[in-house]
Amino acid sequence: MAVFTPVTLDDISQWIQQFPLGKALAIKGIASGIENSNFFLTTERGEYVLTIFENLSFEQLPFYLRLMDHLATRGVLVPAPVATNAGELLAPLHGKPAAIVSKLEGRSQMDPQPVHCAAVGAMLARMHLAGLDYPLQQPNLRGLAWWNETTPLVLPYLSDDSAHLLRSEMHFQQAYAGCETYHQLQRGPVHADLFRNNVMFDGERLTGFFDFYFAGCDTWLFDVAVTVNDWCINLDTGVLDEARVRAMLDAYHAVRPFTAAEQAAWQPMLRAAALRFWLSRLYDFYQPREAEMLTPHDPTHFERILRERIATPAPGLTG
Ligand SMILES: Nc1ncnc2c1ncn2[C@@H]1O[C@H](COP(=O)(O)OP(=O)(O)OP(=O)(O)O)[C@@H](O)[C@H]1O
Ligand SMILES: N[C@@H](CCO)C(=O)O
Repeated sequence: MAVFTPVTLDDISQWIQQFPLGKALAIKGIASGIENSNFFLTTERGEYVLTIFENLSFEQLPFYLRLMDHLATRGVLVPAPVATNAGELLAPLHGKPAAIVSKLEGRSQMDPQPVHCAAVGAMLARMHLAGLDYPLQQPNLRGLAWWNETTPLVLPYLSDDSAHLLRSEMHFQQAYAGCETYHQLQRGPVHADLFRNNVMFDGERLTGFFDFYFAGCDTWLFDVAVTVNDWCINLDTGVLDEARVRAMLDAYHAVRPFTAAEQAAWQPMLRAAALRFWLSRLYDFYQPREAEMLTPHDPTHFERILRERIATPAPGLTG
């Protein structure tokens, strides 16, 4: 059960009138989300997704929704939020913030081939460029400051070996974040969670990125590293698949060439991206929050990836 706030057609027959979408004809809960209540919504104007935000507030949400709107307007394939007749991207429903966005066609590609990785790399670069003039600022809320807060909360649960790895990687990343190369990296709004389950494909055609609710301002290279660490690996071992890595990075580079600083920072950034998800998965595993995490993801997956990135240099950003 992943619809936390149930909604019926009756509930929204009045509510929908504030959107230029005609009458609501059908609504169906989506089972797979774990953060929010999501519904497929059919109206007289077409197919949409209605999201009721269970944790994010009216103050936090404009950054994400206006970013999606900004990107969609510039031709990046992301769900376009539908504004109310008063121009608002959010409207309260059952006392919680809610939004309607366009429905992407297709489905997630959970067994990606180089052709899919190339499509993701090219769209990611387009997204980064399109975000350059996005006016709102919000830090990546799962960045270094959050890692610093979270590390002491999870350390007591770890074996000596894992605790040693976590401590030493935190030292390494804290030092890296202070170095000259790091400060030369290009920055802007990033998705920060562009895993296989957050992209839609129709066959080999990418139809959109979605689930922007971990987005924030951070280095573009961090976004690339998060994406490579999920799309271009053998899921059992965490080992990078050279053909998929090359396809993704070459396609990205063709749209937005990597800089010298980014090339220098690539190996540490892959480690940072692994550390970020190791920490969040440890946190969700050992400090479960009510109803939010139904089945916590396996933290050891990202511990394995981190060890692998430390042990084996990844293919370079440019081939
Ligand atoms: N704009 C969209 N177009 C088509 N399908 C969508 C769209 N948004 C969400 N979905 C569908 O709803 C499901 C859940 O959405 P989403 O992943 O954003 O939920 P969530 O609650 O944020 O969960 P999680 O954090 O687990 O990803 C997706 O797997 C996808 O099938
Ligand atoms: N992509 C995250 C879940 C949060 O969306 C993970 O796999 O840990």
